[in-house]
Amino acid sequence: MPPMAIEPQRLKVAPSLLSSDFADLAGELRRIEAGGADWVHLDVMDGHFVPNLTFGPPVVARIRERTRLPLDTHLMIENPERYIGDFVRAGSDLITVHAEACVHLHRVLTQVREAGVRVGVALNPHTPLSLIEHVIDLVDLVLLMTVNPGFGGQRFIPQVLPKIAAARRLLADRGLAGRVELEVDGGVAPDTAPACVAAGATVLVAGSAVFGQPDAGEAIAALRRASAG
Ligand SMILES: O=C(CO)[C@H](O)[C@H](O)COP(=O)(O)O
Ligand SMILES: [Fe+2]
Repeated sequence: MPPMAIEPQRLKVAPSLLSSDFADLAGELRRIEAGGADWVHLDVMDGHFVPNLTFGPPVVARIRERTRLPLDTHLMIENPERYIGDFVRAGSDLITVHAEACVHLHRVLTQVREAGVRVGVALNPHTPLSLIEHVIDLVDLVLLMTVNPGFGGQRFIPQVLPKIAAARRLLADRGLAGRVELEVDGGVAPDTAPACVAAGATVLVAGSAVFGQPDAGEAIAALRRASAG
């Protein structure tokens, strides 16, 4: 498979499988693929970094067999360096680690890149952007959480909007705007997406706003329509 394209000029929608029917992942993947999803967002939780458990590399490997969409893997786990190789072998195209979960963040980001996949860094809603100021040139994607991570279907936290705008300015100041995606994750729906995009987001993760709707294609289109205005 060719390396995942990073195109911050084009708005992308990444449905999160967290809100899908886990007993019918193949069907859910067909639903979002036919519906025009750009990436598939995979939420990996360990019950330590976040108070919930989801799935690991064996499930990612089965998902890889069922879709050609890029796999955007969001690791909400402590000590992610232990599992990078497993997620790369499972077929992840992009691996995002939380800055809060890495004592040696520079080392982990470098490890992901050297493993041959795209690399992202995530921040919880309260974490200042300054935490990643000195590593931002190492990444392909910055993920700003717009809910406290751990669960789907939570309410969007609007206090993150100025941080999205600040991240956009930081990327521009560093000359990175053309090659680093700015992803928002949590509570993203047609009523909240426009403010995220206006602030500078280029990737919208949406779980319940896509899988909670009968027509996933229409739900994805609604996110794009709302954000285009
Ligand atoms: O990382 C996540 C939670 O920790 C999920 O990606 C996110 O919550 C998506 O679900 P929803 O769109 O329903 O909020
Ligand atoms: Fe996520």
